[in-house]
Amino acid sequence: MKTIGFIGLGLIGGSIVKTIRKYHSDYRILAYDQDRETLASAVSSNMIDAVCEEHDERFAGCDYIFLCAPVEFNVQYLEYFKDHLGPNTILTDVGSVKGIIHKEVERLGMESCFIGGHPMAGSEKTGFESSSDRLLENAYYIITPGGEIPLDRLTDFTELISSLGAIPMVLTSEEHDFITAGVSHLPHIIASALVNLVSMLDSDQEYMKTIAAGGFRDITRIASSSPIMWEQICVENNKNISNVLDDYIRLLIQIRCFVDNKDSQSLYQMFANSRDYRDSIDVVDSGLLKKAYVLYLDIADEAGGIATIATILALEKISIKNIGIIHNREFEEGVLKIEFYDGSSMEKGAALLKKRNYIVYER
Ligand SMILES: NC(=O)C1=CN([C@@H]2O[C@H](COP(=O)(O)OP(=O)(O)OC[C@H]3O[C@@H](n4cnc5c(N)ncnc54)[C@H](O)[C@@H]3O)[C@@H](O)[C@H]2O)C=CC1
Ligand SMILES: O=C(O)C(=O)Cc1ccc(O)cc1
Repeated sequence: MKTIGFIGLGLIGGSIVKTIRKYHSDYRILAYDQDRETLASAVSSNMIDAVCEEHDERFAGCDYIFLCAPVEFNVQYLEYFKDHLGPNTILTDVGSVKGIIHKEVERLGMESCFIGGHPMAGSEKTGFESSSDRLLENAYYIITPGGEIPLDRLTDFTELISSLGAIPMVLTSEEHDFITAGVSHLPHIIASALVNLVSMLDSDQEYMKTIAAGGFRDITRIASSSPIMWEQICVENNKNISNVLDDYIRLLIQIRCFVDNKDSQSLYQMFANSRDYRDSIDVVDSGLLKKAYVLYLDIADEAGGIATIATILALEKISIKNIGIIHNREFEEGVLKIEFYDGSSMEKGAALLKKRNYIVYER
């Protein structure tokens, strides 16, 4: 039996708590969040065993403490925990930037009790109510150990992460911050800039907003993410982000030249290269861009249609992750999009629906 403490019970803290409850129902979970309603909802759903204060002696009795607030607030907690950890407590965090917290860990001489962490899973949603015991499933969980962490403590922590269904990957904090600047931080900036550009260019009638098609929606979903979280990430990883933005801006200028010059060959090559690389990412089941198990179905857009399909699948115990009508007419007919949790559920679902004469598209 272990005791695990949490500071911050939002999307990520809440998801880790729920996953621990699922796989280690005997573990004791203590938590503090600055939002009292969040704590109340974690207690009422029986996800935590005790509510702590911000500075609470009970944290010293924990085997692990997870810092799950926005990055700069996590860093601020180190000062308190420096003198309030038990001899065997390991402090860890889930922040999207690792350099800054490791620098503070070194300054405070906490390298023997700190292991940095970052689950490469999440979404644009925030808060405990959006958290899920499936978020970590098959996601890479980057681990950045402090320089003086004993090997057996690192092994124990890695095993805890694996036991939650995630895939541990050990990196240095420098490697982490360089990599995530490119594959996570820059994409969020691009999404935000694109949405703001369209908002700026759109007319009073908002035609652009109204007809924005699947492509725009796909690449801008993450523009709905938490502003405070992303403001802090950009500030704390500013050098890596600035470098990758430079590369990106150079690329955009080059693309503008291709367009100005009607350089068909270069434009074709650009789209062909990106298609090939993007397609190669999706075949990796547990990459950062998790494979989505999605079917599309022609149905009349009318009352009862969705319920019938949900019932057909439920009777065969096939769980649906997400279901909804696509209204943007990217498809010809009324199209229902159904997302499943895994490949085998998707295949079973497709077979079942085809047997019932539904027209099923697998893309
Ligand atoms: N959102 C995502 O997809 C991912 C986020 N992360 C990292 O996880 C951390 C948390 O992010 P989310 O869970 O997404 O955010 P969230 O906004 O869903 O949750 C943050 C929680 O921390 C609480 N909080 C804020 N300041 C606090 C403070 N000073 N003391 C105690 N509690 C405080 C809030 O009340 C909230 O419940 C961040 O460091 C972020 O970089 C890591 C991976 C993915
Ligand atoms: O929603 C998405 O696709 C994300 O990219 C989620 C995400 C946000 C922040 C991270 O540090 C890691 C993952």
